[in-house]
Amino acid sequence: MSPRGKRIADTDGAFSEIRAEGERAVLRMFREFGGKRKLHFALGAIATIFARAMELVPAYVLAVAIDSLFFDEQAFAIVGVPTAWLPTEPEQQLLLAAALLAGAHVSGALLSWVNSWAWNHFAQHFQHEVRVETYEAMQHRHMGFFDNKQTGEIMSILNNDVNQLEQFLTHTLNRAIRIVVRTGGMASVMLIVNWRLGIVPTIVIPAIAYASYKFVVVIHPKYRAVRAAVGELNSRLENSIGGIQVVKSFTNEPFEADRVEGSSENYLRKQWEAIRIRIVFRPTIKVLTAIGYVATFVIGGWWVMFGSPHPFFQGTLTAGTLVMFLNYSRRFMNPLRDFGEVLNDYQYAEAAGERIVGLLDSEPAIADRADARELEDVEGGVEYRDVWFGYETADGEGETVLRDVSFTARSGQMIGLVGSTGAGKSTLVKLLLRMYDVDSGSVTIDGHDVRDVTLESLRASIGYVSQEPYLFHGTIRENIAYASRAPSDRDVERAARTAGAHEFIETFPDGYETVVGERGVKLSGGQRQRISIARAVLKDPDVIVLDEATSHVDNETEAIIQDNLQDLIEDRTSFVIAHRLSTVRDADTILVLDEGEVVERGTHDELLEENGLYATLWEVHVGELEGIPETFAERSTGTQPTDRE
Ligand SMILES: Nc1ncnc2c1ncn2[C@@H]1O[C@H](COP(=O)(O)OP(=O)(O)OP(=O)(O)O)[C@@H](O)[C@H]1O
Repeated sequence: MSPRGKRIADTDGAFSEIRAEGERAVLRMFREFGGKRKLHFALGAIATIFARAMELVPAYVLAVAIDSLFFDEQAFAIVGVPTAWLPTEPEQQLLLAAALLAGAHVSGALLSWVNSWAWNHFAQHFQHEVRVETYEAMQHRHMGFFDNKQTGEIMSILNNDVNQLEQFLTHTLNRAIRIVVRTGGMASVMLIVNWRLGIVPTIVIPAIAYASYKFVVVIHPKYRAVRAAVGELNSRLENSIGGIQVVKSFTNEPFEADRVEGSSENYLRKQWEAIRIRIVFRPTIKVLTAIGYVATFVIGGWWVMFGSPHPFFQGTLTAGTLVMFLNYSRRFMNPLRDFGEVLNDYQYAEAAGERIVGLLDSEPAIADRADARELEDVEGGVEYRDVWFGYETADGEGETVLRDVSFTARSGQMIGLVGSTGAGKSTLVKLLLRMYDVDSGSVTIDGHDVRDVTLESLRASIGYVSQEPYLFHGTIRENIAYASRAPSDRDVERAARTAGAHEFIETFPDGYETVVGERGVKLSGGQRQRISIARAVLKDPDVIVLDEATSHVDNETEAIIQDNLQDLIEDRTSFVIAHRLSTVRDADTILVLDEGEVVERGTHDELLEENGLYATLWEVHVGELEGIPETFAERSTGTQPTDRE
């Protein structure tokens, strides 16, 4: 339950931690993003008020025409217009009535156009600005936020929530004004003209409003279930289509089809439950409307034909007035029917606004300190001192991944990081880039704690080739050039040569203009890696981090890349993570990690002499050992040793 009391709309828990509370979110966003275009908004509001008011005119003119022109029961009179101004000839009176009818319809249409133009202009620009700013705020959040969210969830803020606000501004506000002006206007005219008869149709207004509100309360959980079912169905489809290669290789098409059918069936069931309620609502409102309408017809009809049906109904009632009442009482129910929807949409917009405001307001956990300084003239000396770290998890129960890690990399040195899978090698280098902050201890670069320098200058000085190279949809050239603002073709080619990529790029018919496909799917793993290395080379960083950067290329290509990279690595500090130990053989220091701890350190020769874990891994690597001994296997997998030869 919301702290603001009863909430009938979205209470999606996925982003509860960033939900802003306190001030009304929609109002706040309206002020922040709508301020610039408040004139458009005001114009739209005024236009819609007058457009709705124009809808009251035709029934009134019809009543006047019936009573004064067609049946001559009353003198020709129009509310608010002095009699002296009105024509006396019946033909002219008829023409005036026709002109009023035409005027009301034409000006109503014109005002509707002004309203749509002004509000759509307002809402579209509003949503554009909200989306762009929210995206900005989103991408500055720390990695832990992205680790604990699915891409779809994050996208839902940028798409669904922003659209929800736009919908609210264009449609819901219009509807709200329509309810107030049309229903209120019609009820007021009826009560002013003949309040005794006016009571008859208006008495059902509270009943309709209540039924409409009740409907929303009941349907809301059903719609929520539908949304959850849609989400599940989408995830299922996304997984099945995304993993189509695995599906095919395991000939699991029938299994996947069954799973999709299951999800689709669940969606159908949830949708049907909502439909069953929805299709009862409209007839209920129609019956309530009909009660008011028929009662007005019976009482008013009797009154016109035989005089007052009851002492309460005093005076006379003309046929024209009755026609106007019947016309109004039938039509003022439609906007009322929307009453519950308006409440519902408002609640949705509030929930969406709270998430957006929460994102815009929250300070990213990893951000520049107020007194952060630029990292300049980087020499590349790196020191980890007593570093402890564990990932933050969604439930806050993070396990320690790095334990008391200390080492120094002098400027220009190459540090090799080896160890079993999951030992914490990638995590260790991510702390240097400040993708995450240490729990305790410190990471310094040229003696400056990474938390004391600006993120931009820190990351600008480090070239990072991650374990899973990510290529953007676009050409090879665009992907390499991503490292730099506007590199020349020669620079791009030089970087590609250093990374051992130029040769294979040249074999493609489109060369550097080859489109790599989504995430680079049209390239092999090794080709993707080389483009990603070229990207880092082009950046010309002070410190370079290669996380399994050549794991997908063959030995020969790796040797060529290493040879090429020699120049790059020679005079800058580098961190090289590798399972293939020959990659780090020449490192100045090799750190052997095991379960987050540095268990051995030294040069290749020193470590061989030590005859510990590294020496064993090396023997396996060069083929002198067929398998890793039980003691090490047990340590690196966390399982009981099995019988081995
Ligand atoms: N984003 C994350 N959130 C939570 N836990 C993580 C995250 N990334 C890694 N881990 C966990 O941290 C531990 C260390 O992972 P890390 O990727 O640093 O290992 P690694 O030594 O680089 O392994 P590999 O050689 O397989 O790449 C693992 O237990 C892993 O499950």
